[in-house]
Amino acid sequence: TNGQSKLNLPPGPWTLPFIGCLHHLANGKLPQHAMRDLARSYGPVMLLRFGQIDHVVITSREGVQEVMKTQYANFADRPLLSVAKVSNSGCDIIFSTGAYWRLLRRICVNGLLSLKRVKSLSSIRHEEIHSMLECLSTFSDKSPVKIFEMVSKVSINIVTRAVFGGRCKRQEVFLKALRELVQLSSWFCVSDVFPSLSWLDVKMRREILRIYRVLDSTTEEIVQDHLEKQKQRENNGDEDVEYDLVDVLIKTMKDDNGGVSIPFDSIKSVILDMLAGGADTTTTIIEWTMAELIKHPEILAKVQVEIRTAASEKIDFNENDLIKLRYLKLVIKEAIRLHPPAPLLLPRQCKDTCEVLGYLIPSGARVLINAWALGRDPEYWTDAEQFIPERFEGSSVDFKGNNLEFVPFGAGKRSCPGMDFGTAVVEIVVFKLLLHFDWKLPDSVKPNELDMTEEFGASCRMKKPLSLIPILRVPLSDI
Ligand code: HEM
Repeated sequence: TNGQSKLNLPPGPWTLPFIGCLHHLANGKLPQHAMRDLARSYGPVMLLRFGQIDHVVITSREGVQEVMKTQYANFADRPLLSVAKVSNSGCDIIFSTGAYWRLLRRICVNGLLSLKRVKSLSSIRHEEIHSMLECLSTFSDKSPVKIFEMVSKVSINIVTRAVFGGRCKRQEVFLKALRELVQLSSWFCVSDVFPSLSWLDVKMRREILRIYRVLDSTTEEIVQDHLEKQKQRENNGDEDVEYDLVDVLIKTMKDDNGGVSIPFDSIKSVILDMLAGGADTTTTIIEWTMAELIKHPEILAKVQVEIRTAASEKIDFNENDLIKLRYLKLVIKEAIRLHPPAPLLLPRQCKDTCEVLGYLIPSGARVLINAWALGRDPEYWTDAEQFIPERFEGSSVDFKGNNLEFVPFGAGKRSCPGMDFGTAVVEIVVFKLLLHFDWKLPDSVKPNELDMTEEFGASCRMKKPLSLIPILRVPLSDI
């Protein structure tokens, strides 16, 4: 429109021919740190040109409001990154759009991710966590345990059991490939910022294809397996029971869905979405929570008193009673504020040229929300860098998408549909770890020296994996 043509593009750092301002990120800093520092100079709506693509970086509540709420529809799409192009043509939830996306997302919410479904999965969580605790007790007072590695098995098993009823074959190989795929889906893949040079990226594409083949053979087997079992049930005249998400998806595939069809391959992609979106994110939050607690012994002591008192007062303390553990919830909230597992969320894309806070946002620009920086912005938080769970006492500020300075799961209609699923796992795992065990650092490390450096990548875990010695305090059979 005429009004728009008078607007300026958002400010941003100087660019070099060809690479744009990629050099501003090539300084050894993590992208979320470098972008926070740049935003201090250029403001909360900032334009960074990487290669040939405009990236708009948002670092304010008002900016998030525009992108995720007010102008939601114009920013609902995601850029089709190389990973999606090579692997599944965007037929999953994360990368798809429009009526197809809405349908797929609704199926997954109803079939797996809604609060009601999440509650119904409590026995799966209980079993998986129990085997972890048993394993942990064999290490009691002996050797350190890598928290991420140990919890990761639990998170993955919970997701795989809920999504397709079991563990996958060749689990190790499959998970390694999945992690590689997530890593490659960061937005700085060459062909993603230099589309006209995608020949440069042949090697990368070959790599993605190799990884995808590994993943595809496993998911193909899973879906075929389900189809066969359903056929058997039909032949036996058994009722058409839905056991897990894949069963639900297959059933929906056969239905008429108001003209929207779900191709067979999309079921495989949804399996990958659930694992890629749901497993390491959850584990990452748990690892950071434990690290912050170890670093702050007085907070650890306080939360353990709450947990052990509550558990000793009720014989069959279960997930429904977690609601009473107010301080535990504050601790987890505070850990998520400082350590959002996806610091820049997942990228969105601007459909039509529009205005955001007085600036012109060009059609096709990719939009990154620096959730990590928002969670540590002194404008919104007092003692922003400090771990103080009490800050949330008596406050309604939460990460569910209503407080736009605190958006680890995104906000609005395209926010994370797995929030309830993920937080249910985080809460019960942290609860059990702290109830049954005391924790100490290996001899050479002091709590205040714990290395809290973040790892580079799409999912931001601890660079130096947290390693702790468990000491069994409350025997497993006592609960
Ligand atoms: C517990 C930690 C988790 C965090 C921090 C997290 C974070 C996010 C974020 C930031 C987004 C992008 C939101 C946006 O663009 O506004 C997202 C999307 C998504 N997440 Fe999660 N997530 C978590 C757990 C899960 C779980 C447990 C699942 C599934 C089992 C899941 C599945 C998804 C899917 C499918 C999307 C894409 C949604 C869409 O594009 O419509 N996430 N998540």
